[in-house]
Amino acid sequence: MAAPCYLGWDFSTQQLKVIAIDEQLRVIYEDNVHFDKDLPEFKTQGGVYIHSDRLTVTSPVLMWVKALDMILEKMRSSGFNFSQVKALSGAGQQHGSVYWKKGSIQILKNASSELPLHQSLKGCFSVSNSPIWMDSSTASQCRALEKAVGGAQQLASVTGSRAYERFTGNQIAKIYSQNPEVYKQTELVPTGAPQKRISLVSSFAASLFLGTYAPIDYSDGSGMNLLQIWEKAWSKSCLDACAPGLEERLGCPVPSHSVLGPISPYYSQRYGFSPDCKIVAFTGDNPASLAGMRLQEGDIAISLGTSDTLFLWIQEPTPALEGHILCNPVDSQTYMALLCFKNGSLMRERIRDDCASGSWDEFSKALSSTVAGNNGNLGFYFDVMEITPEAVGIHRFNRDNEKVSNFPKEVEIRALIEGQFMAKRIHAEKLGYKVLPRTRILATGGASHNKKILQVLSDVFSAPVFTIDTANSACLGSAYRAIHGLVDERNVSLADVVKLAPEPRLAVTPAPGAQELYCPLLKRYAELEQKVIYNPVPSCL
Ligand SMILES: O=C(CO)[C@@H](O)[C@H](O)CF
Repeated sequence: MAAPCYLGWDFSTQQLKVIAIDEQLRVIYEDNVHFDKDLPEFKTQGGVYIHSDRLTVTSPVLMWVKALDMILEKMRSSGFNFSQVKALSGAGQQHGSVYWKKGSIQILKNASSELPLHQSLKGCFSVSNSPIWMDSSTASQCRALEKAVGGAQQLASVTGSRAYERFTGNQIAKIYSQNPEVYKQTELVPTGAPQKRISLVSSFAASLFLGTYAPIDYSDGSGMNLLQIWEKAWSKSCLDACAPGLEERLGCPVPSHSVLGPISPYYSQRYGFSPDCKIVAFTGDNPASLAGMRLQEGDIAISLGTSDTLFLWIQEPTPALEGHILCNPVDSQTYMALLCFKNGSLMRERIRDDCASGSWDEFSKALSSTVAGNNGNLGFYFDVMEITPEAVGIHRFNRDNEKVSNFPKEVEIRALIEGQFMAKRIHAEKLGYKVLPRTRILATGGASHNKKILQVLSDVFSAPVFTIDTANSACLGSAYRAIHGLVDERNVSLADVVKLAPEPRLAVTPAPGAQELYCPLLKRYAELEQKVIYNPVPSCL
């Protein structure tokens, strides 16, 4: 009898990842499909299409479906025994939205196990290129939403965030205003169950496994500017401000640990999954990472991925005009605070290519060859419109705060990394977070494998940095949540579920004198940031 196991999925920006863990929480399988490399027919860059306006950013939804077909085939060819999977859950990049066309629910339910899923679903999406979190094209919808509900702070107080361009409500409002016929392709069938559904990437992915529309969970739903995070119900005023008939298209939100039902027969017939395999609600990648990193009160988690995100577990949040408060995915009585920095790994890769001949070893050598503090040189690196703060472009300043047009290559590399981490500390402290003597920084994501980068992180925060075994914390957290979903009805907390999991490992500690060195630099960085913030000249001038 094969030992039971649990799967965790992550439908992220650049790739689809999967992890399998056994009952002792040991990782027994990991795999991924990289969109650009493994699905070149979609011609994405970094998994996305950046449109000519430099603000609109989308991803082809069928690429995500085909990636699932591909990874399941890879698992099957490697001899993975699907019948041992007791439950699965997953994560998706936050804020992205998927628009199911009228009649899709039947096609999803009755997909033939003789065909890969992407062939059956190819006509199911009324929007073939889904808007995703990197999009910044909905500024007018954001202003309209804030106006409709009483202002930015009021919206933040209700939904956890002021209006953000990438947030799903504003994206839906844009589709409704620009393509009303696409939006209105819904008609209520006599049963009242709407034919059309708008999913998040997370609930879309859950739907693929469930064989019917999966609900949005409270935690990822907190990233839409539509959910009342205190009552955990849609805000009628927000829904109405975005598009008509939105509530029946979204369905009812559910607690993140909900067991949604058994896996669709498609997977039992095609891959040999047990018909008893349970699907636990999917959530956003960052909430799933919080679960995967087993965050505790007082820790700061930093996910160094396509976007860099900083998040922490918080009991009594105070939503503000910066950052986000989300329902906590592992404890629906508490919350998580999140700061997103859009210019993350793609920015680091671009500087690596320009200044280190595309080599991480050369990049790391440059960090080692330059002094902490970079002799007072500071940089702001935003190839795409940044979220935190709202700024774009590359801005370099020398020790006398004079703008300079370039740095030597190794100085550029250090200025990038120090700048990225100083921004994180400054904005975390603005959210009210205090770096205390017991503060632990838990790092995950691709760059968390690079100790030279982690050393800068530790020095800037003047705190020890820990890492977990795998950089795929969203996958791992999803596998943990699959177990949690099964035992939750017995009131077992996630902490109890994962107590066997390997503890985060100490990776680096701050260099002596780091606090004294970076305090004045952090002050300068905050002041210079005010100079680079995006102040569009009013078009009337
Ligand atoms: O927008 C973000 C969080 O608000 C990003 O971290 C996405 O979740 C990355 F997929």
